[in-house]
Amino acid sequence: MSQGKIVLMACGSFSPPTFMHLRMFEIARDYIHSLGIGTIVGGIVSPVHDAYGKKELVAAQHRIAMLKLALRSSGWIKVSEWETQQSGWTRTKVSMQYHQDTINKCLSELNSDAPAWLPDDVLNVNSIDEPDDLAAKLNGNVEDGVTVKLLCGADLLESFATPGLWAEEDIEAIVGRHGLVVVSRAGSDPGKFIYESDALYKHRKNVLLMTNYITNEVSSTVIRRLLRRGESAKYLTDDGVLAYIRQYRLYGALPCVTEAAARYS
Ligand SMILES: Nc1ncnc2c1ncn2[C@@H]1O[C@H](COP(=O)(O)OP(=O)(O)OP(=O)(O)O)[C@@H](O)[C@H]1O
Ligand SMILES: NC(=O)c1ccc[n+]([C@@H]2O[C@H](COP(=O)(O)O)[C@@H](O)[C@H]2O)c1
Ligand SMILES: [Zn+2]
Repeated sequence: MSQGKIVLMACGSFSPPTFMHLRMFEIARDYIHSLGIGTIVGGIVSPVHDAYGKKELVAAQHRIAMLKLALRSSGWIKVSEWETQQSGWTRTKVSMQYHQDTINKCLSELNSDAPAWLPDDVLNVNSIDEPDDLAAKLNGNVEDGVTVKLLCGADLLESFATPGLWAEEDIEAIVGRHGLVVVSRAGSDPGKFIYESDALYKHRKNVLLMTNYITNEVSSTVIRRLLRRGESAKYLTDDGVLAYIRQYRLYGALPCVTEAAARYS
């Protein structure tokens, strides 16, 4: 994996966000810094458009609001609303390229407006390079700018093999041009998966596999199930997210836990 300035981008439904979605970023940043193979200058969570149509995908406005609540305490991870603002679903490759191009444009044109999703430290990379020098280097050459890498769990990586889901050229661009940072997940064997895929094996230097030693199998599915049954989902996600879910009665949650529990008694 190349040295340089990296922004980690996680795509997905985040319906609702869990602590593990955010832990992925911390695990990846520590791992990359400890190996000395790059500098993480920011993280972006990019929730998918409503048109993705996955089961129990609540409206983007809610998923964005919940992500913002969950990320209140993060100094380096931001939510990008860009995908949700497009006219339909956006391929991940296109979204990664958009975010990378926008970041590098902001860096090379020092007066350009920074989008709200730009993590604060991204612009501080100028303190690493002389601004004029950086602007010259970035002129049409993203290699010298920030690289946006896809941060995902092993199940998302394994979805590359689902027939018709990902175009071959998209996998080639995501892995070849950007790079993947993959967090292990129970029931998956990402090393074997990479070995068995010609496209991934070819670019295996650009795929960083991380073992999550502090295993945490929380998922959005688990939280939705607990809420539907009127059980507690506390300590699996941010309290603000749970309060928001109850306020808007998302996922079949009722404002009060005991009221909802009566349904299953
Ligand atoms: N426990 C986990 N360990 C590792 N990666 C995870 C974990 N939970 C989610 N992810 C990763 O987070 C990203 C967003 O996934 P997604 O929105 O589907 O979350 P999810 O918790 O898997 O939700 P759902 O249960 O609805 O599928 C994906 O890259 C997924 O692999
Ligand atoms: N061809 C593609 O670019 C492609 C295909 C399938 C899923 N995805 C993305 O992967 C993510 C998957 O999210 P879920 O794991 O919640 O289904 C979404 O952000 C979606 O846009 C991209
Ligand atoms: Zn999932």
